[in-house]
Amino acid sequence: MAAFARVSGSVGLITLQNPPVNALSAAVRQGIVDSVQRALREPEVKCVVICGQNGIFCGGADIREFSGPMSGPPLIPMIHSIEVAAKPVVAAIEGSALGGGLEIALGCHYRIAHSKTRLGLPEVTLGLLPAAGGSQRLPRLIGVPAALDLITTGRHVTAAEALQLGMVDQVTDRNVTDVAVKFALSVVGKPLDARRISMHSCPHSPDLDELFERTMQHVRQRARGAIAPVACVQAVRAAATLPYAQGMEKERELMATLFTSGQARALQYCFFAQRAIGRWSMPSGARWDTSKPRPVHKTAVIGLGTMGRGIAVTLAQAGFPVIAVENHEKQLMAAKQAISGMLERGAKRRGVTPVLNKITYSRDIQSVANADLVIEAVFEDMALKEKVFQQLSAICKPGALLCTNTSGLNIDHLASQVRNPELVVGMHFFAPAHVMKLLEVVYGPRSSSEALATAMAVGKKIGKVSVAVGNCQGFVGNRMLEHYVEQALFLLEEGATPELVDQALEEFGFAMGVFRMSDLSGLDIGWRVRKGKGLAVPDPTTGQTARVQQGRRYSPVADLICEQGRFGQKTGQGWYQYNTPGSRVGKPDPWVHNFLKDYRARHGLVARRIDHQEVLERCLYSMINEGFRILEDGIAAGPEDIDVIYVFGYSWPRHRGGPMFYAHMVGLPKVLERLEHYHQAHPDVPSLQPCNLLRKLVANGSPPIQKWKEVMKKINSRL
Ligand SMILES: CCCCCCCCCCCCCC(=O)CC(=O)SCCNC(=O)CCNC(=O)[C@H](O)C(C)(C)COP(=O)(O)OP(=O)(O)OC[C@H]1O[C@@H](n2cnc3c(N)ncnc32)[C@H](O)[C@@H]1OP(=O)(O)O
Ligand SMILES: NC(=O)C1=CN([C@@H]2O[C@H](COP(=O)(O)OP(=O)(O)OC[C@H]3O[C@@H](n4cnc5c(N)ncnc54)[C@H](O)[C@@H]3O)[C@@H](O)[C@H]2O)C=CC1
Repeated sequence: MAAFARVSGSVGLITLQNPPVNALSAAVRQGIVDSVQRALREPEVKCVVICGQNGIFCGGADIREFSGPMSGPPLIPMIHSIEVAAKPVVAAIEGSALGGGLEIALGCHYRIAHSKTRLGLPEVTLGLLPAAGGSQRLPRLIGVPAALDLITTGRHVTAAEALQLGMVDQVTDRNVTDVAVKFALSVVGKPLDARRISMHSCPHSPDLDELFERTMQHVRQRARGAIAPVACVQAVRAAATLPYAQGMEKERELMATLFTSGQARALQYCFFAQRAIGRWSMPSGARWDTSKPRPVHKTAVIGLGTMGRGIAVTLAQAGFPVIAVENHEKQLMAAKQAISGMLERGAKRRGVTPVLNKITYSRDIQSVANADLVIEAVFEDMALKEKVFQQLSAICKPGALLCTNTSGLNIDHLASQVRNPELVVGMHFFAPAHVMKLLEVVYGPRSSSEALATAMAVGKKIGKVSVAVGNCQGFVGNRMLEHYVEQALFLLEEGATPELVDQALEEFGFAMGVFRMSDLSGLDIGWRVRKGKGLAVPDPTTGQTARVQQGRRYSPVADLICEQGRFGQKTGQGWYQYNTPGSRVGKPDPWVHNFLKDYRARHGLVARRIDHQEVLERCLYSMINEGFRILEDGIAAGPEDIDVIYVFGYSWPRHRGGPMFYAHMVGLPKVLERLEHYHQAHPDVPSLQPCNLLRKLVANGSPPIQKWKEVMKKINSRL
């Protein structure tokens, strides 16, 4: 709702009240409409101030309302009635003014912001555009180039930047409502036409056509198939080229297409999924709201290679003192230099001072004795990690959390090496660790809820999107990825080329297809892992790596490529060829095509035509099938956890919501039918065999994704 009060004699104060972010629910909109009418009606009221309760102006439209029938007064006429009011209306903005919240402020005649406020039109991140006049008013207020930037990216600006852009009239450190009330009284009686943004035309900008063309090209490239950024450019173009009323008509038309789109549903699902993962639970019943994290003041990182360096930087940037241990002298020197560089570049980007003194370097593991949390990032070698954990157990103070960044080793086994196994968890960062947002926090059967709560709290503090997952081979992300990669290799055997597979995946929305991505990460990493698993070894009788390993189909194609020393970009050759080692631009490689031809001939395989649809179905549905197995095994608590992992750790296109949401959009019966079809064609590929949970969900009428957990509970309780 919105409350109305008369303050300072003649100021009508309208306060938005809808915790936690004063979202514009139907009740709030009704409250504003009623309050504005009252303010205009009452002769004692000479001016109006609109503010929000509890330190936040307004987080925008109530996103939860978008999935049902809309009721209550619409925003556009409500904002119009504010703008045409004959009494001055001042927005007193603090906390956040986002989306519809900022659009209300743009309808006011004046805007005063607290210095800590953030403002923005983030609708594009929800698959929408600012359709309550925002796309038409903002360019008129701050000019087309700046408005295009804000509307197509959805980025939030600080009050200082907003002032510089002309979005607000004044910034204050004092109580913003008090300042706005005083200000409102000072402008009573002054003419208002010049303050009504819809009556302006856009400020002149040279070369507008060129700007729109360039921006359109840029958003198309960046958006990878997302429709909202394109619609945002079109809406701003309408603001720049049409009178306000026609621009509003265009805004409405574009919004009508976006509002009901699958992409908007996917992006809004992601918004809530990202928040839902914070409400973790463990199979023991322990939960986020009943488990208390331990205090963490000092941290330590062991092993300053690729990952350890990024982890140390992330911890230091979040304000934690870090003891960084590396036992190899040369590596230590290199790490010091690399870490300083990362900290300096990061600080420059953010306009702050680099926190070089937060990190203390050492070659001696004994120096971590006082740390509250230690993250081990030494080589992926169980014997070495066992030793490190035994040392940590002896050295660290009681209660210290011992974490491993292993990407695949058994966390329970590592826990068995220490005195307090309940204090061991995995903190699985993604490379580069100071850039990638995802953190899988892995608990084992012996991890305490306190340990998980602590790692999750630290994850949050260092700005990571942290997802709690159970312990299994590959955890969630890599366990699913294995099936995606496996199908891609099988497709090569059956007639595809790396470029065909990559093109299908890139058109779907991945920034890079599976083969381009492998070339970037280095093919040798996977090769080492496969060898470690006893795969990728030649059959002693034929000398060739067998196409059936451990009782199932296996493709040795990637191993054979590695045997040629082709490790991807770093060697200048992999699935693609590069002009020089380290170059990033890969071209199709005739050598790879000939190699695949020979390989097929050697194994009596006949190449067939493979289309994009098959690539997507085989690669994505096999991975989704594994996602259902992960849910079935209780490794992830819900589909949101899996989807957040994929969006933040594996560049799954956000406008497709994540693999499990995608399955829900495609329809579970279709996913099941296609998996059955492919499994019939490839009975030696177990990952194509539909898993029980998928079958059961379909048998239960394929409920929407929001209901899967309920159905899973029902199914489990019947067992
Ligand atoms: C048939 C065709 C018809 C076509 C025409 C249709 C016409 C429809 C016209 C509609 C025009 C509407 C235009 C419009 O107004 C568009 C919008 O405003 S869209 C919303 C834009 N706003 C945002 O994107 C802001 C989202 N929120 C945030 O960024 C952050 O929450 C915020 C910075 C505000 C605060 O951050 P923080 O303190 O970290 O809190 P949390 O993020 O954890 O949030 C706390 C809690 O609140 C929930 N929440 C936040 N914002 C909203 C919201 N806008 N609506 C609903 N709920 C919101 C959030 O989910 C958390 O709750 P959980 O339970 O934990 O999920
Ligand atoms: N590289 C990647 O993309 C990812 C790696 N991981 C995991 O992170 C861990 C580290 O991987 P990378 O950083 O890639 O390895 P790396 O080989 O780049 O670095 C390991 C570092 O540990 C040091 N080290 C070895 N034994 C030590 C000891 N006893 N004390 C102190 N330092 C010691 C080495 O000298 C080396 O500098 C591995 O478990 C890996 O599986 C996890 C996610 C992604």
